[in-house]
Amino acid sequence: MDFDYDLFVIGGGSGGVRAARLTAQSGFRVAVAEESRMGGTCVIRGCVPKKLMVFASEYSEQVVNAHHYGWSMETGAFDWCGFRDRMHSELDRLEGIYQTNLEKAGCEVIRQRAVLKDPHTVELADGTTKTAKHILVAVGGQPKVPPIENADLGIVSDDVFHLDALPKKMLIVGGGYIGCEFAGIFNGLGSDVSMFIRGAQILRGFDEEARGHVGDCMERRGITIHTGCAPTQIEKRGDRVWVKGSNGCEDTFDCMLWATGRRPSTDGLGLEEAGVKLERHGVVCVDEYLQTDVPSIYALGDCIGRVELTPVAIREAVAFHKTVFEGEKTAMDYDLIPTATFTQPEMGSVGLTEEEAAEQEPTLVYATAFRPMQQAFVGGEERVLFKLLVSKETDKVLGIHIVGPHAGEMIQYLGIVMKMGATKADFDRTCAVHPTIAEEIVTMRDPVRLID
Ligand SMILES: Cc1cc2nc3c(=O)[nH]c(=O)nc-3n(C[C@H](O)[C@H](O)[C@H](O)COP(=O)(O)OP(=O)(O)OC[C@H]3O[C@@H](n4cnc5c(N)ncnc54)[C@H](O)[C@@H]3O)c2cc1C
Ligand SMILES: NC(=O)c1ccc[n+]([C@@H]2O[C@H](COP(=O)([O-])OP(=O)(O)OC[C@H]3O[C@@H](n4cnc5c(N)ncnc54)[C@H](O)[C@@H]3O)[C@@H](O)[C@H]2O)c1
Repeated sequence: MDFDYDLFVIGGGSGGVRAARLTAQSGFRVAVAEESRMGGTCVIRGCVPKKLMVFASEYSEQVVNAHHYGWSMETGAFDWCGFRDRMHSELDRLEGIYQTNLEKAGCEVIRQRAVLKDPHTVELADGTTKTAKHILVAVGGQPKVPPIENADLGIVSDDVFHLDALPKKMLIVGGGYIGCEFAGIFNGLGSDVSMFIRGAQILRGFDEEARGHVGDCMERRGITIHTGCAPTQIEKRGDRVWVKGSNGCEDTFDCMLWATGRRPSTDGLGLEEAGVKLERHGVVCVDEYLQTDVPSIYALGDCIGRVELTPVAIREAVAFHKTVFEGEKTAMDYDLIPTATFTQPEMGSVGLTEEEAAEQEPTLVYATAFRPMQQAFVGGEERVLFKLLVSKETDKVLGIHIVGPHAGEMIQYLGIVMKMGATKADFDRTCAVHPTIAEEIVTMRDPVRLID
C-alpha cells in the first residue's frame, strides 16, 4: 500500500520531535502534528520556564548573602510582569528553533490536532486525512485536578507562567516534584507559601532521609507544610479563595495551585477505536519496544506512564527510531536514571533509596550533613546532605542522594559513575577537588550504619 508518509508523529514535544527529526534525517518521509506549541510541555510549560523561574527566585537570597561578602546591595522589588514577558520571549525563541530544526531535517510540520482513524490513518482538525506506514503517539500529559466542588478556583502548572501578578499568599496542593519546585520558586520571589500534602512527607518515592532534609530546609526557609491534609472545602471570597483542609486548618489565599499529578492526553484520540489498549487513567500500553497492540502504532513519553522526564522521552524516541527505521531492535534502558528536583535546596538522586537497598541486600550507609563554606561564611544554618549506599557484599555503590547547591549538576556525573558500576573503593581512590562541596563524595571514610 502507498502511504503519504513513512512516519506520522502525533505530538511535537520532547519525544515526538526527536523521533521525527531522527527519522526525517535518515531520508524517510515524516510529518509531525502539534495542536498547541512546538516543543511541548518541557519547552513551553515545564522544565524550561520552571527553571527560569527557579533562577529568578534564587536572586533574593543571593542579594542578602552578597551583603555579607562586602557588597552594599538591596533586594528591592521584584518585577513579575517584566520577568514574565522576558521569559515568554525566550520560549518564543526556543519554539522557533524547534520548528526550524524540524523543517531543516525535511520534516513536514502540521500545526493542528490529529486523531487516529485506523491503524494507518490520522484525521486532522480541518477534516483532512493522512496515511502513514507507522504512527507514533507522543501526546504527553496534562495536569490532573481532584473532583472537588469549586476546584476551578485553583490554577494548574500551565497557568503559573501567565499569572497577571505575583500572589502575596499562595496555597500549593500536592507534595510531588511540581508542588515542591513551585513552593521554592514562589517563596524565593517573596510570596507567603503554604502547602497541603496528603502524606507525612513531601516527595514520595525518594530516599526518606533526603526528602526529609529537603522538607526541613523548605520549612526553615519559610514554607508552611500541612501534612496529612487535602482540601475539603473551597469557596470564593471576593477575589481570593478560601480553603479548608482535612486537618481542620483554614485560610484565604490570593492563589491556589493544584499540583496533584498529571494524566496522559489520550482522551478522544481514537486509540481504543483503532485497537490500541489503554490502561487505567488513559495510559497507552506498549511493549519493551514501545509498540502497541496494533503493530503500526507506537507510543512513548509521558503518555505511556513510565518515567515522566524529558531525557527519558528523548531516549525512548531514539530507541523507537533504531527499532523501526534502522532495523536494530532497541529496548529503552530504564536502569539508573539520574534525576534532580529543582527544589530549594536542590536534590539529586540516582540508584536505590536506602529503603530499597535495605530490601535488596545488606547495605552500608555513608552519610554526611555539613554547612558548606559559602553558607557558613554568611552564618547560614542550612546543611548539605551527601548519602552513599554501598553493598556490604560487593562494595558496589547502589545509590547516591545529594541535597544542596548544584545537586542536579553533580548527580549528572555520578550517574555515569554508577552506570560504570563503581565501587566504594573507586570513590576512595579518587582524589578530592578542594575546596568544593562535591569533594565530600570521595572523603566519607566510615559508614554511619549497616542495614543487615
Ligand atoms: C511544570 C513541569 C516541570 C517539569 N520539569 C521537568 C524537569 O525539570 N526535568 C525533566 O526531565 N522533566 C520535567 N518535566 C516533565 C517533562 O516536561 C515531560 O516528561 C516531557 O515534556 C514529556 O515529553 P513528551 O514528548 O512525552 O510530551 P510533551 O512534551 O507533553 O509533548 C506532547 C505534545 O503533544 C501535543 N498533543 C497532544 N495531543 C495532540 C494531538 N491529538 N494532536 C496534536 N498534538 C497533540 C501537546 O500539545 C504537546 O505539545 C516537567 C513537567 C512539568 C509539567
Ligand atoms: N525536576 C524534574 O525532573 C521534574 C519537575 C516537575 C515534574 N516532573 C515530572 O512530572 C511528573 C508529574 O509531577 P507532579 O508533581 O504533578 O506529580 P507527582 O505524582 O510527583 O505528585 C503529585 C502529588 O499530588 C498529591 N495528590 C494527588 N491528589 C491529591 C489530592 N486530592 N489532594 C492532595 N494531594 C494530592 C500526591 O500525593 C503527590 O504527592 C513527575 O512524576 C516527574 O516525572 C519532573
